[in-house]
Amino acid sequence: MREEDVETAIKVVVVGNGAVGKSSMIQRYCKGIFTKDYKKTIGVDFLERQIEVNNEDIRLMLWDTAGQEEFDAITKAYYRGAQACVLVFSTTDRQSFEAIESWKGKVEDECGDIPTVLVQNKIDLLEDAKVETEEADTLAKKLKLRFYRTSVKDNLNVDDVFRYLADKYLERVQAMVEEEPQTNQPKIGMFNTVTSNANSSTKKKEDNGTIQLSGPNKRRTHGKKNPLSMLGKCQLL
Ligand SMILES: Nc1nc2c(ncn2[C@@H]2O[C@H](COP(=O)(O)OP(=O)(O)OP(=O)(O)O)[C@@H](O)[C@H]2O)c(=O)[nH]1
Repeated sequence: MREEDVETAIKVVVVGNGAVGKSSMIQRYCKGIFTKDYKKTIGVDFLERQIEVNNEDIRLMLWDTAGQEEFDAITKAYYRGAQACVLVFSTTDRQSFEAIESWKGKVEDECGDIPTVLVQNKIDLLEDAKVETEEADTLAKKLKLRFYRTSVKDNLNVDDVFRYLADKYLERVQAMVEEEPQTNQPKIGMFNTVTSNANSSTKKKEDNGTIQLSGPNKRRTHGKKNPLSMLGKCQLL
C-alpha cells in the first residue's frame, strides 16, 4: 500500500459534565438526529463523520465520554491519542460551567496542548440560563479558547465546532511540516491511520453503535493524494 493511499483520521474527544449534551451533539453531527431522552453514557461511545477540508477527505472520529465522575477512570484512558477536544457545558447547569477548567486539565494531562474549543450548549434555553453571557466570554478568553454557543436541539452552530477543530488541526500539522521538513517528527499528540497501534484509538464501530478494539485503522483512498502522507512516521505521544 502506498503512503498516499491512506486516509487521515482525527480523533476528537468530547468532554464535560453529565447531561450537558455531549452524546446529543455527536449524534446530531454524525446522524442528523436529536432525541429528548437522556440516556447517560456508560464509559465511552464512538461515532464518525467524514468531511472535506482543502479538497481532502478527513475522517472525524468523535469519542463520546461519560460525564459522570464514576466513569472517570475509564474515560481518561480513552483521551490518549486524541488530536482535538470539545469542552462542553450547559446553559442551564452552573456546575457544568464551573467544571470546565478541571475537564481541560484532565484532557491536557493525557494529550498535552491539542486544538480545543469551548462550547456552551442548550442556548435554546437561555431563559433558564445559570451562566451569564459575559462570564462565559471571560472564561473563553482566560483559557484562550475559541468559543461557540450551540443548540443541539435546534441544530445551531454544531457543524462549526467540528469544522473549526479539523481546520485547526490541519493548520498545526502544516505548520509543523514547514518547521521541520526533514525530520517528519510531529510534536503534538497525533497519529495517522498508517502507524497507529492497537492501543491507540483504533476502534471499529459495530452496527449497534458500540465500539470494539481492533488492529491498525487503515483505509485505502483509491489513490487520492493525502496531504498528510508525509506524516507517516507520526506516533502517539
Ligand atoms: N433543550 C435542549 N436540550 C438538549 C440539548 N442538547 C441536549 N439536550 C438534552 O439534554 C439531555 C442530556 O443530553 P446527553 O446528550 O445525553 O448528555 P451527555 O452530556 O451526553 O450526558 P452523559 O452521557 O451523562 O455524559 C437529553 O435529554 C438531551 O435531549 C439542547 O441543545 N437543547
